Amino acid sequence: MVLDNLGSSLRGSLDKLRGKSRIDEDDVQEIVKEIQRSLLSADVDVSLVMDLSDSIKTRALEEEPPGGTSARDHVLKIVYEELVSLIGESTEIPLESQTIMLAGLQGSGKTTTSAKMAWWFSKKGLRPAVIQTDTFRPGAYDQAKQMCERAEVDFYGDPDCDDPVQIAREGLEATEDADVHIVDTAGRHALEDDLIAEIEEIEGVVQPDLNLLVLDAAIGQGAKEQAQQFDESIGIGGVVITKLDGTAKGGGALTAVNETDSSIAFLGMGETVQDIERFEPNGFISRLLGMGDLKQLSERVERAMAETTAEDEDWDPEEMMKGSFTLKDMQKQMEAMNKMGPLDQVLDMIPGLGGGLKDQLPDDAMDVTKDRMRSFEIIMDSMTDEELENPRIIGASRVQRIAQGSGRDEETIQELLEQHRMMERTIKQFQGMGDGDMQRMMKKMQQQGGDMGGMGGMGPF
Ligand SMILES: Nc1nc2c(ncn2[C@@H]2O[C@H](COP(=O)(O)OP(=O)(O)OP(=O)(O)O)[C@@H](O)[C@H]2O)c(=O)[nH]1
Repeated sequence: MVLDNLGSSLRGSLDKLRGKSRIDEDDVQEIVKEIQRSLLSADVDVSLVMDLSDSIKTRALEEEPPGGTSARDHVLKIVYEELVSLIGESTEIPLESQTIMLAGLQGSGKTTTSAKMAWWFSKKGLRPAVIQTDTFRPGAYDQAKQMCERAEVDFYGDPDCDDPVQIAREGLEATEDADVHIVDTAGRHALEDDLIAEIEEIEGVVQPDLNLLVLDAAIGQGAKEQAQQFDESIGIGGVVITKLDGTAKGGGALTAVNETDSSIAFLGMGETVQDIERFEPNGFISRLLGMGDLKQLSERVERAMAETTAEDEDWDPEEMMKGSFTLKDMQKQMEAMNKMGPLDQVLDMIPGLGGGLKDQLPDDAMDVTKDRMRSFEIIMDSMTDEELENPRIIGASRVQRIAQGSGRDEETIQELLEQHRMMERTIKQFQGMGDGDMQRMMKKMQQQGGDMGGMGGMGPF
């Protein structure tokens, strides 16, 4: 991901400032060099990098650290603020009726993004519809239709029509009950005149409130020209960066934002409809710097819990905090965890883990954890309701039966029961906690935030 190495390389330079009350020019020079190296290797435009490093240099040398702030925290705060201002505010997406058109080159992720955005709007309580006008790529219609079915949102397309303008017109009529119309357009290998002419014609019919340029995070400096041309023809109001779950650097997308004088609206983090995040500059930079993103994390937890409780009306997480913690509760918690998305993405959001501790985990740690969770799920599926509600009754003969039913060895079943007992003890401790204890615990978590020091005056950090 863009700036991916920035957190760890910066930490090294910042650690040298430990114990210092003043920062000299050499210190600042070293930090700025690290930032330049990271940004340039992430394909961020050179002039942008220079502007950013100049501001950091000037501010770090001229601004006095507020009382009680160490030199290290002061510089970190400046770096954080300047990065946030480079990336800019998130594109405004009002939660009301509107029409959004997606543009971009072939394979950038437009079709996927249209279904993901529709899913996102539906979770906000609106009724979205996707209109698929891509008549160029043969598979686009089926792909969009399937994804929209999965997202449970309205869809319009016409595989027998080869006129995108007609599809757009008919699509708007056919989906007039929807609040939000998301119009997907065709892509080409490169920006050709016929693509520009086509998209301008569709735009004339659709008259979108917002045009979003969809960019693959892997795009490098090519983003600049593309962004300019789309901006000149239809006007770009925001950018969606896709495939940020891969190894791509994404720096080109920052260049595009700067070039079109627009901002980032959404991030694509995977291939399924739920792998979309609204862009939040503060959280994004915090995560990149290894400071975690508590806001995104709590949103995901809330959503996953809400979905899990909606699926099983008999299960109430509130009860779990008040009464006994059963295996059924543990099973539901694991289901909710799975809904939060890939484990490594979730870990990135936890202060103290992203970029810091997580890097020190063995490479296979994540796979081992995933396999173990999967095994536990299979074992719990082989248990009776009575056993799930009252694990105490699981003796040797039941363990043997469950092992046979799940195809797992008895040792793994014992491990699961031990894990459950540990969680039960922890929950018991929570139950005795007052608000004050909770706040102390949160504070402790924040102090551990990414080994980045006290982070005084930086919002949640
Ligand atoms: N890993 C990952 N893959 C993605 C993401 N977004 C899209 N993809 C994949 O990228 C490929 C291209 O995505 P599409 O949505 O078909 O791209 P498009 O821009 O509509 O392509 P055209 O219709 O040919 O212009 C597909 O295989 C998607 O599954 C993402 O955020 N992460």
